[in-house]
Amino acid sequence: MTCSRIADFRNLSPRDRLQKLVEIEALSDDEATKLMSPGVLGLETANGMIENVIGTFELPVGVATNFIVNGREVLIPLAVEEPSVVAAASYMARLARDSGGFTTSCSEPLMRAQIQLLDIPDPHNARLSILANKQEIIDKANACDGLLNRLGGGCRDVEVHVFPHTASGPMVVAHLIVDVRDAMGANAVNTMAEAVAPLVESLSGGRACLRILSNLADLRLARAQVRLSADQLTTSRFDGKAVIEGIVEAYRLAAIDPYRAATHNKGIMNGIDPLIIATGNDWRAVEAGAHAFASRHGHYGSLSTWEKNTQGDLVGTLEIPMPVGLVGGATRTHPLAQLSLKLMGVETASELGEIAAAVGLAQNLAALRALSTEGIQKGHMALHARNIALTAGATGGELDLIVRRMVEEGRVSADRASELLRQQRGTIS
Ligand SMILES: CC(C)(COP(=O)([O-])OP(=O)([O-])OC[C@H]1O[C@@H](n2cnc3c(N)ncnc32)[C@H](O)[C@@H]1OP(=O)([O-])[O-])[C@@H](O)C(=O)NCCC(=O)NCCSC(=O)C[C@@](C)(O)CC(=O)[O-]
Ligand SMILES: NC(=O)C1=CN([C@@H]2O[C@H](COP(=O)(O)OP(=O)(O)OC[C@H]3O[C@@H](n4cnc5c(N)ncnc54)[C@H](OP(=O)(O)O)[C@@H]3O)[C@@H](O)[C@H]2O)C=CC1
Repeated sequence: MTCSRIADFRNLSPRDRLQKLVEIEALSDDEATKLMSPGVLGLETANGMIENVIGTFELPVGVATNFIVNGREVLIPLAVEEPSVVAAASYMARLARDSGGFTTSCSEPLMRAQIQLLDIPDPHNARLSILANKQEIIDKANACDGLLNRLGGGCRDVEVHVFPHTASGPMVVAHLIVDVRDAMGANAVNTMAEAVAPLVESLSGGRACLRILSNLADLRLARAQVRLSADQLTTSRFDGKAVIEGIVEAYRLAAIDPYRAATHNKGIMNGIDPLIIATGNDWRAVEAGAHAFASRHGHYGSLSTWEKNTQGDLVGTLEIPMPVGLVGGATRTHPLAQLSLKLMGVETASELGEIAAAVGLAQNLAALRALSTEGIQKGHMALHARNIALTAGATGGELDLIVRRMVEEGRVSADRASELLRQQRGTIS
């Protein structure tokens, strides 16, 4: 098992980092070469993926180190434009190692498809007529996708939701509950919904309109837990017990205030989206599901929880819809997507979803720790300074110099970077 704690990884050049990954057998030589090549997606593949292609758009891929998930060492590829995300996840994973890392689990990979039915004067009666014929609907849905059935998936159940009073009259919405195995499943369930709609329509006595999956994937949940003692959170500047209090207080605001919850959950998605992107998955679907799930109690709240247990340790949990796949969509077309899976040693979509939940929880912890102690700007802006110096036009040795000066002065801004660059180039005294 490759150890995810790699000494001095942060200080290596990108090439040397790849070399290190080859040395520890996390990647092969060929895979490292592929990662190093710009434009690896290629225009021809890109042109097959979407419409009216004129180019490709690259993002940096970093590796979050130090993760242990369910006792397994994992290196996590993150494709993201925002500085400090990879560092923050790696930092919290490093702290969590001493208490065993992250524990994860998940529900079955069940997705929902909805069939909207209108023009029904007796919606409650229609509901029972649909439910009475559940098996016929399930059989018809399963006739659509033989492969999914052979893989152990397929339509499992039918639910019917009634909205007696809408501006368009009573509405009945039939849900197909489908086990999509290792696919994200949107196309698979949409095909089923369209196939069974005429049957459901006739059973209800109404008219079918929409036939589409729901992105509120509340039956397909990934879960992560972590526990850290006060000692693990103690630094030369901060007492761990106070850090725990601060993190719990910060969480409590996110639990009750949607203005804070939106930012708190954005911090969670800072970890999750980059992994979703690095594996070629549909990040809009994951985002939509996450935020809808955060509103399930009638108000928008925190996706995670942070509590203190009887030993005084900090315990964090995250439960989040995770509609991700290893097949379908771009997961097999993008050459780097398969590489990401290889790096993590992931073999099922559920495993990928669980790792995503662990990174989301780590990222959330990093932000709450920073916010409730020194503030976010110190760590984040120190790393963002590089971006700012690049934008100002610094290159080569200028870059390190200007970053160092801005961080030392505590003045990280575009103006200051330009001023330092002019000074450096001798264009002002
Ligand atoms: C940024 C740190 C980690 C610095 O924190 P630090 O204390 O200066 O770090 P350190 O130099 O002591 O290093 C500690 C560990 O962090 C990692 N690390 C540290 N630096 C690097 C680096 N350059 N490259 C790679 N890894 C790095 C690395 O694992 C390292 O251990 P080591 O391996 O060296 O033994 C810390 O301040 C932090 O976690 N801050 C939070 C950053 C954050 O949350 N960023 C997200 C963007 S802000 C946002 O969008 C969300 C937000 C905040 O609004 C959400 C919310 O409000 O809830
Ligand atoms: N609202 C949304 O979120 C929407 C999203 N989408 C898009 O849909 C795409 C994902 O749909 P998805 O259905 O996953 O993609 P695909 O239809 O491409 O892949 C799923 C199919 O792959 C086959 N398959 C092969 N191996 C497996 C396996 N191990 N587990 C499960 N299925 C397997 C199955 O059968 P078979 O080969 O017989 O098909 C299955 O139906 C994404 O690109 C997403 O962006 C589309 C519409 C709406």
